[in-house]
Amino acid sequence: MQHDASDRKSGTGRLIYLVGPSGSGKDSLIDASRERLAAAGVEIARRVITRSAEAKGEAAHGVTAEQFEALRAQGAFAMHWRANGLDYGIPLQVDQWLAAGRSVLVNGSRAYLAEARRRYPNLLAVLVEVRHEVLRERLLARGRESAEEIEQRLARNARLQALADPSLHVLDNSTTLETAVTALFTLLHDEGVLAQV
Ligand SMILES: Nc1ncnc2c1ncn2[C@@H]1O[C@H](COP(=O)(O)OP(=O)(O)OP(=O)(O)O)[C@@H](O)[C@H]1O
Ligand SMILES: O=P(O)(O)OC[C@H]1O[C@H](OP(=O)(O)O)[C@H](O)[C@@H]1O
Repeated sequence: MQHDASDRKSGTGRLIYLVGPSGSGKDSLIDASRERLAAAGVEIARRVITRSAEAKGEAAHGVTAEQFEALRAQGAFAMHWRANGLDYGIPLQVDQWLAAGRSVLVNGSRAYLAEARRRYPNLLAVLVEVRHEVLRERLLARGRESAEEIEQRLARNARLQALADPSLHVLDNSTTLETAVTALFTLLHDEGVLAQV
């Protein structure tokens, strides 16, 4: 790992690996927490996704399948996975932030959690949960996917729920976003991620 000469901090930052069903509100929670996270020195990884940049609902970097494969082959990703018919990559910059002692929040995949933990044994795994009936309503209201794609996402959720990892810290987002934001910051504080602020 290359260290920038200007890095003043030593030690490793904490990877905050945020997961949850599609539509549970991960992007909304990240957006609503963005300023406070920045003020606390927590970086947010920008995902690379083989989804059109015009797609509603996320500040991700949209690339073609060919561009994604070229980036992967160059070693541009710290982590990558495939889900819901799409490829997702987390830029290598995450490792530089962690090495510089900065904590980093990543919008992750539940199916990739075991591999992420293998690479980052100290990660803080956070699960955003929403009551089942609320989840379907929110996916439909968001309107990013077709009805068929939404049913596939709900079916994937039912399958992955059965594999729930006991080490996940659960945040409920069935009520207001403010409630979930408060729960996230309470958790980050309790885990010592925000200890210096
Ligand atoms: N607490 C909330 N109350 C009402 N609506 C919410 C709440 N949280 C999120 N939403 C809405 O639910 C929809 C899904 O949220 P969002 O896109 O953030 O989910 P996500 O977990 O990032 O999904 P994906 O993994 O598919 O990108 C959005 O339309 C969002 O505005
Ligand atoms: O179902 P699991 O494995 O948790 O996650 C699969 C992927 O799908 C969702 O992304 P989006 O809905 O395409 O934005 C998640 O953010 C994750 O990256």
